[in-house]
Amino acid sequence: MSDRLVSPRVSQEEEIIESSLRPRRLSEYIGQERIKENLAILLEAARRRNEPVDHVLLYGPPGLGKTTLCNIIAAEMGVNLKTTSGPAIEHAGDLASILTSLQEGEVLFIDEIHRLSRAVEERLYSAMEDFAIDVVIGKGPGARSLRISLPPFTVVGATTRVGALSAPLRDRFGAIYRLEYYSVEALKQILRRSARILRVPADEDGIEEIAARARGTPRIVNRLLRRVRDYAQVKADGVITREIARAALDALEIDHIGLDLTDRHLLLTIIHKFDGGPVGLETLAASTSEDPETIEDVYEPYLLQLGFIARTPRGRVATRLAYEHLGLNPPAAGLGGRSPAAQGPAASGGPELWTAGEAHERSTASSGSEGED
Ligand SMILES: Nc1ncnc2c1ncn2[C@@H]1O[C@H](COP(=O)(O)OP(=O)(O)OP(=O)(O)O)[C@@H](O)[C@H]1O
Repeated sequence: MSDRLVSPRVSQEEEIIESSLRPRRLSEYIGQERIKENLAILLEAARRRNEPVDHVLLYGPPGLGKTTLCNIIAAEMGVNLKTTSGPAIEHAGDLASILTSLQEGEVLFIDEIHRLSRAVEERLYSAMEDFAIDVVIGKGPGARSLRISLPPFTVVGATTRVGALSAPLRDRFGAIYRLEYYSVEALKQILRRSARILRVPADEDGIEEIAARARGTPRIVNRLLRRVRDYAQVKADGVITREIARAALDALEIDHIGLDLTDRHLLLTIIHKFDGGPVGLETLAASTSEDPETIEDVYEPYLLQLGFIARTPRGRVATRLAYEHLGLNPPAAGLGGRSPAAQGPAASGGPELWTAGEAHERSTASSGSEGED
């Protein structure tokens, strides 16, 4: 059950709720201050030049607001938005039909842009650069290529894995923004707004309790709000207080910093089965019956952010903070020679260690295959 709270999958029903909670304008978008500042300038400059906005790439873990920002870009420019995704554009022909249907200035949102095939990717970046696309007409020896000009448009790409994009595609984006996890304060603001829209009575302490356990993610904060609302309605008078929020989230086995059963299972597996690590992604996935992509895209970024795991060339290691959070004793210095907690980054002979920030950079800058496993 708690899996679903963290899951990047969004059901149709949830999509409807999400869309009712989506801020429509930049001024309503909470948090991500640096992106908002830069984006406001980008939009204003395009408006003054009377041109479409430059292509924008948004990257970061799921649920942080990439789709929302893309909607805002189109709304602020007063243009239509067309939405597609990497896996949906199978052939170059699919891309050609999407691009030739765009009107001047329109925004094309490509979610999971890292999942485009190479052939489609190549067509896309030349279209982004030249606003033209070559289509092949006919087959066999009689086939000929025809260049079709396109009206200027804007591509907004979203990805959880910026490192999986080819350099030429990445280079076609004039603006590249990395979305960060939200602070508890920002999540509280999002919660107040969502509670108001959904007409859920909640006091400040209740809001704070939920925000603290939402792993820095607006999608999760909104999911928790709905689960806690159910609990408050069934077990109490419907009002979300700290006590109710605590009881509801404890029942969902989400701890006070937002870790769920899967996070704890991953950490305990590294610690108990692999002596604290390093352990490769594939091995960890097999040992926990999780999908490697889910570990890498959904669970790991937050654990890295907390500094509970580190990525090394030889795999993932659990840090002292992880042991402490789980109420375990970190191994004594030198013991086993594997725990970063025991050794620290400067220790000789142990795995090369990166700070959580560096590890995150590397995780986002790599395609995910580090030669482990
Ligand atoms: N800055 C924000 N302020 C208020 N609500 C937000 C903000 N960012 C996201 N949300 C809410 O969180 C939910 C998820 O956001 P969104 O769909 O934009 O995430 P995403 O990054 O595109 O996720 P994914 O990549 O998994 O599709 C939306 O319902 C939206 O209402």
